[in-house]
Amino acid sequence: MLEGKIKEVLLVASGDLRLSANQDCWATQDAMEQALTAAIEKQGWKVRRAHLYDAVKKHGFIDSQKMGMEVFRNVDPDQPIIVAESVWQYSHHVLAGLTTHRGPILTVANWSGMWPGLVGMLNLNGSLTKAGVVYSTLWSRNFDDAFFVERLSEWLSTGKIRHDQSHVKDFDLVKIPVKEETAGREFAKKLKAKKSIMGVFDEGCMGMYNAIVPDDLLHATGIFKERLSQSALYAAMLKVKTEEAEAVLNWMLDKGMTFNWGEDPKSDLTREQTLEQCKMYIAALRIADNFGCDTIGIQYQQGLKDLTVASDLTEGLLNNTDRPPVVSESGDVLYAGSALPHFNEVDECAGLDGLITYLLWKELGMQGDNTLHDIRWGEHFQGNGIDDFVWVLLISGAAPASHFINGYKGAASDRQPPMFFPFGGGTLKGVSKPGPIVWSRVFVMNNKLHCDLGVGECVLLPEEETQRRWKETNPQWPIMHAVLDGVTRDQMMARHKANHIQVVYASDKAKAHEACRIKAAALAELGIEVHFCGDVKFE
Ligand SMILES: C[C@H](O)[C@@H](O)[C@@H](O)C(=O)CO
Repeated sequence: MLEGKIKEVLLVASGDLRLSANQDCWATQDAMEQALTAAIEKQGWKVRRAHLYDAVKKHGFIDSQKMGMEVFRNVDPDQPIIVAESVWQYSHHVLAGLTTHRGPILTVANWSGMWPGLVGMLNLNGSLTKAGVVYSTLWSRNFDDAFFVERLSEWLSTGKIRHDQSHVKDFDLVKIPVKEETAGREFAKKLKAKKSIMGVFDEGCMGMYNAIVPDDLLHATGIFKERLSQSALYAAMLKVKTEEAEAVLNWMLDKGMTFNWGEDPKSDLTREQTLEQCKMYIAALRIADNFGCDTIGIQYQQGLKDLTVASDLTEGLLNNTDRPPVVSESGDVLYAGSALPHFNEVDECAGLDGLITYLLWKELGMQGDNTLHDIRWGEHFQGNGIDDFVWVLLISGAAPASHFINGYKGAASDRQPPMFFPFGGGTLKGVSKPGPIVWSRVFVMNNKLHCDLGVGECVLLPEEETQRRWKETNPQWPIMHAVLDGVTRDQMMARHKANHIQVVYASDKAKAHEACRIKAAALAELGIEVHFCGDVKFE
């Protein structure tokens, strides 16, 4: 691709904003970069890091937007560049530089569950897609497999990589039963006419540019943002009485949920931290009710993590139809008999999807408790009647207890890792129950809303395999063992435009296909460009 120029690729690594996370994850990143560099050198190219290891900070990541801009000011904008990721990273650290980079861009992640590097790369891919930046993407376990080596060579010689995307079919080109199309469109027309409010507690989490839906695109779906503040949430928590928090905690204990409490608040979850989370749950519902919100999202990290406990327990409870009752200051039960769909990490694409899914499932006679997960990692699994690629869908704190084997009885709250959350707070974790699912992802591309939709199966893995997968990732976080029907690992990685994926259960497989088709029609009616992915039956 660079006839007549030196065969040299620049390498940058975007990191977290949190020093503790960057330091803890540096060794893995360093090892990944060495393996990647060896693979590139084998093809006759040199690799040069565009920024160096910082001996004072003890890591070699770009750890702010400011630093990212400085790094990009000093690179040749026409040189090929690789963003190498093996950790969770903040996309805005490198987004500015990449938007004006003219040379070929390649994002690469290591196929490992250890740190959320694949998640970080998928977030960057979604952000670049939304920003209209052309890029290619690749992943590998050891950077020596044929899939990786061939595509790396394609990128080095042509500046792009073409992946197999034959699993994607546009909804516009497909015919579904008229009755279902009408059902979906009628549901959407009613929703759009009624209008809904999306409460956003501090927009934009951890540089996730892809997760912010431009207001005009959202308005076209009938949903309008109410911009709220995490400071107001904290202030409202201070007004909640301890007896009220105790009642929420006792409700969970009566349901049989486990709290893994310890003594040292620096490293253990304590009862006090859980009570603070219960106060946050009550405060969130009260604020949502005051503003008439139909769904809310708490940013949950920057700002909040420096002040109080993590919001995970709150989030998981909100997403569950069966949850502890909360009354307003005047004594009315809030959102009685219903979840208040919550979008983790204020991912507004997930918020839009989560609200529509919850309401549509209700209309279809199914329970619509849903959540996003990170696409964290995965491996082929053989045994227990399974011979498939099984994804590790894992989110950094909470999923609704109705998703877990044994519901609240199967749910536990573990302390969030101190490197991410210094003030602690517990998660709401469990192993998702086996059953048919519908998965989806709303994303922004070419300044339009799009949605990928598919069906799949949450499978039951042997206990030791679940434990192994948890050990390889984050055992504190809720896990779903998912098979995505008709979508290979590599098709998914090449296509998916976000770190998150939305999942909801269906009562049986036929109903999953039907609901997926109806949801597609509903989204299309809202002006969203829908794409079926994998084996979705059209009738
Ligand atoms: C705690 C971590 O920073 C997580 O927030 C991160 O891994 C994600 O879940 C990103 O979606």
